[in-house]
Amino acid sequence: MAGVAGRLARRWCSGALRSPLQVTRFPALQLHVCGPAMRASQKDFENAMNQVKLLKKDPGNEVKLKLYALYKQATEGPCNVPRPGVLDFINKAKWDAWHALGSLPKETARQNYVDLVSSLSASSESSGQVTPAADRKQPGSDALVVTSQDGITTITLNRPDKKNALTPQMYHDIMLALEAASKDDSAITVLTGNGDYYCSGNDLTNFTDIPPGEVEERARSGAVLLRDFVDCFIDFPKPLVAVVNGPAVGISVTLLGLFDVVYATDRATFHTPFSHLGQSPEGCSSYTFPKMMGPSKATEMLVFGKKLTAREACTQGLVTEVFPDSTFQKEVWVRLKAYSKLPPNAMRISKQVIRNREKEKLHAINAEESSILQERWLSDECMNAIVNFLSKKAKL
Ligand SMILES: CCCCCC/C=C/C(=O)SCCNC(=O)CCNC(=O)[C@H](O)C(C)(C)COP(=O)(O)OP(=O)(O)OC[C@H]1O[C@@H](n2cnc3c(N)ncnc32)[C@H](O)[C@@H]1OP(=O)(O)O
Repeated sequence: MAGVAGRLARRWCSGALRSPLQVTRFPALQLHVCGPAMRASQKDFENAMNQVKLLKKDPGNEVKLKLYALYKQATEGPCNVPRPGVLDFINKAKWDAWHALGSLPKETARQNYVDLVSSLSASSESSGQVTPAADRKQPGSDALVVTSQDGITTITLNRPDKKNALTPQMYHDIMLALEAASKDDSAITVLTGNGDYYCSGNDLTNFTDIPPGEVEERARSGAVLLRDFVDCFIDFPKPLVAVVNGPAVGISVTLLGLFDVVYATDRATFHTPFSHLGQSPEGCSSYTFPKMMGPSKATEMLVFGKKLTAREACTQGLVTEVFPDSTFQKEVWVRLKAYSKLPPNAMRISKQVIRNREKEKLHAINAEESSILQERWLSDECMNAIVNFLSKKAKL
């Protein structure tokens, strides 16, 4: 993992990243939700702001006003703007809530904000309620949200309106999030999705807007990105758990072979339509899938694009356990919280004993798959499939 930052820097120098902003805009990493006795840092505060976006329950107007007031006090200090007019009900209520905080110091407001979000997150998680994605995603929020609580760092794909399709920015951000998680004090790392999908795979619009003459270079830099991305999963040192909250497509399925545990809702499906897209397997699936399910079942999935139900995927060894959708979140998080209390070093070492002897082989397979895919991206079969997807999208 130590090389991720270096690899990112190299790619930036080589122009594969569009701008330095893509790295610096990276959202919250290492959210430490502080207990009441601790002093919240600016980072804790920013992370709490991110966590508010993932609350599963609407906290109600009173709490929202409190959050607003604490936010304003923490960022701007005491309220000294004129009170809105009597008919401006909403802004007047907000002003009242802020003004009521009087001369509360900025640091205390920041701490109170973090504590309030922490208590909301705990009660929202234990309720097990799942709110529709549209209610949870807020305008302007980032496509990846990272939180850390109860010894678990959770990386959430947060682009529910696009079924959590992965953009280049998200590949980079996931790499950075994994690198941070590998060093933080959490015991377990989780990847999950917000909304009704786990992930619809590579964002197919990544293939658009390529200026003439740059197609080959884009395929080359795409293959470098893919290779680096998958390498991070191969090298990840702690128990890595996929909480598959809905259907999974493409690279989000193939990567599951590199996770240590995969929990899925019974609503999830697993689909790798590579041939349909004129593409070929990645994420080391050309090795992990036949090893897991035998070459014939792997061929049905990876070559013929057979879509598996969660139960079928469990029978094939791709999924560890399937849960009823109605209790999925609750059951999985209770279980993960219990596991996260186990001695972290023992878990880390045991994972490495299980995984390390295959690492070199997996890196070689990843390199080979990435370079084959680089060629595939330039093929007519692939171009036609992308045009097909985009024309359906454009209702052509
Ligand atoms: C560094 C590069 C690494 C590349 C690695 C190689 C990776 C390969 C793969 O991952 S291959 C798999 C690619 N994914 C797909 O082929 C899935 C394409 N999407 C779909 O088939 C469908 O959208 C669906 C089955 C996922 C969901 O169908 P439905 O429930 O009917 O919803 P919509 O189609 O209306 O989707 C809503 C909205 O999301 C957009 N969207 C969904 N998936 C993708 C995607 N993969 N790429 C781009 N956009 C996607 C969809 O277009 C809709 O957008 P709109 O509302 O029309 O703007």
